[in-house]
Amino acid sequence: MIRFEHVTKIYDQKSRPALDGIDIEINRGDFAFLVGASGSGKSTFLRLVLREDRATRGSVYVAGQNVARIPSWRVPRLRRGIGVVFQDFRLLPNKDVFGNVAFAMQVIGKSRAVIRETVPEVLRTVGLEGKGHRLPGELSGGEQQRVAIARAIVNRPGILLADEPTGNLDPATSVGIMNVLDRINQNGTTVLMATHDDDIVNSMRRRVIELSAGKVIRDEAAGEYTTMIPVINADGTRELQPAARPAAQAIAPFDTEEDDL
Ligand SMILES: Nc1ncnc2c1ncn2[C@@H]1O[C@H](COP(=O)(O)OP(=O)(O)OP(=O)(O)O)[C@@H](O)[C@H]1O
Repeated sequence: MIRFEHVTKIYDQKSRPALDGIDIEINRGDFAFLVGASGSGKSTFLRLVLREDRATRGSVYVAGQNVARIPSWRVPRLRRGIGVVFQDFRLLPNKDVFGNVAFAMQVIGKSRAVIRETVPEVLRTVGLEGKGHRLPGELSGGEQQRVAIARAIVNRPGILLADEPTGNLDPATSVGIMNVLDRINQNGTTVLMATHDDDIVNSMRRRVIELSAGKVIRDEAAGEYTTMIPVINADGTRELQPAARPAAQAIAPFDTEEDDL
């Protein structure tokens, strides 16, 4: 579904490549986490999939197409097949929940009848049944992210990219969001989620692709992720150690839902 062949991305000749010789294949129906420290290249990876940027060397294939070869006028069609969710939700503040989701259908010319039928279905999928008339400002962060997910999947994309979707949410709310993403994946959508959240990754036990300084340093089928923090030793040397995790931050197992969906 997504294939990177020897992909290098250089923004600035004076700095190291943002991505450096990446070879990776994500199959249809996969659920994969893209992890790594800040600056390791996760957002760049997602931008190349969307063709918001082009690889300096190598090729990016999405659903079998080499994205560099897609003419500009066809890029919107590529993007229509890819739903995207961000950390900061990016909802239209003056439109209600229904309007935010409907908007994604209106811009591609769907009829009012189809919109009226589809939006409530998708709101049900993300656990927002009955909240269609609320404005984003009247929703919790977790609910706003559910609206953003509904908007991302309403046109039934084959791929869902999520860039730190739980970054602004507390652990319990994040579990609810992960349940929604998991369900979307079970319905056949390929999900690629960039995250720093080791609790989430370790609870899900899905594929983990770890980037470090633009290179893939790990690719495991049911992986874990341990974020490292710099520690200054008594002799002044600095080293990376796994972050200690206070018990209070542990999150509930995934079968306990934030609320009933
Ligand atoms: N538009 C740009 N111009 C120049 N350099 C950039 C640009 N975007 C990213 N970079 C550089 O590329 C490298 C990878 O950045 P990227 O944003 O992909 O990392 P990331 O893993 O998504 O980080 P974060 O977790 O902080 O979002 C970094 O060194 C960054 O400074």
